[in-house]
Amino acid sequence: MNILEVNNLKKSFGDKTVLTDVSFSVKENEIYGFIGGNGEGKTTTMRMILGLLKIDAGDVFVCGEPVTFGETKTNRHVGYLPDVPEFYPFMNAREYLKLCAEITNITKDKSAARIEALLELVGLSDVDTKIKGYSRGMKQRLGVAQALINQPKLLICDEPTSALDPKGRRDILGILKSIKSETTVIFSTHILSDVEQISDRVGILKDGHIIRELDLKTDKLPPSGVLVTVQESDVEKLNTVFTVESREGMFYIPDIELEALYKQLNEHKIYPIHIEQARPSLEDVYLEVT
Ligand SMILES: Nc1ncnc2c1ncn2[C@@H]1O[C@H](COP(=O)(O)OP(=O)(O)OP(=O)(O)O)[C@@H](O)[C@H]1O
Repeated sequence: MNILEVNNLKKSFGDKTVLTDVSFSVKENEIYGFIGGNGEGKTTTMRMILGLLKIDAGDVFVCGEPVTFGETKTNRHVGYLPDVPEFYPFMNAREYLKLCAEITNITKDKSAARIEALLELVGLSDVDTKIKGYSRGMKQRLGVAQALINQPKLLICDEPTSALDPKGRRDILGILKSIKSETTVIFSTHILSDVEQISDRVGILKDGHIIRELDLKTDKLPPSGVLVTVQESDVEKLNTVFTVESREGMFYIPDIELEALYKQLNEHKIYPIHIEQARPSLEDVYLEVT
């Protein structure tokens, strides 16, 4: 089942066209990485999914229900972590989540257990200090807890890791991955290694539309060239016969099929120790298509 469907979205601000034709869908329990450079329209798209921004043309469905601008009915299925989450700095995490639970109309008997489970999930159970003293990473983790308070079917995160150090990024990615069995996640970013770590699928937004979608679980990125290790005495010969570059402690030979490689190695009496098919990184694909 598709938890999110975005069909042919168009959006302009005055005479500036941002989205020309954005379409994609996200299946239940998927993590979808929404990639795009600065100003490509990731936040704009997310705000339209939330019904916070008027759609010029196209439509959005969340859990099969149409999203209407100005109506927040479909947001009962959605949790949202904005790029810069704002909190009441004089509260502690527990107090803040209690307030969020009240606003979301979660009954008191249910909210206490939910809040404790969320604090545990984001590693803030033992923190009683006020939010004003929190690090960026702690605020972002509290932001995830806040977004999950209503047990959403869909969690939308706008650049959740961009402002964080490596540990903070790892924490957030770990949390998003751990909730996958209960919540479908879409997160925008331009940090491609983050996307690669946790996403099932990715969509690359460029020039107002999704220029490429990749299924990172099933369609492994297409092979491109091979990685070879040879005896020290064969290195010079390898360099003469092929155009090679060093990569990951091996020799990378681009644009060659395994069969052709074996044939040429044999012809030149080069004895490989190890051969493997090289695959481009998501960054390679991104740079190629953009
Ligand atoms: N309310 C608005 N009025 C006018 N222009 C806007 C408005 N909101 C966004 N834009 C413009 O739309 C374009 C896309 O902005 P958006 O914030 O959606 O991009 P983004 O992909 O999220 O970028 P970033 O990675 O920098 O956050 C930008 O050029 C931005 O200036």
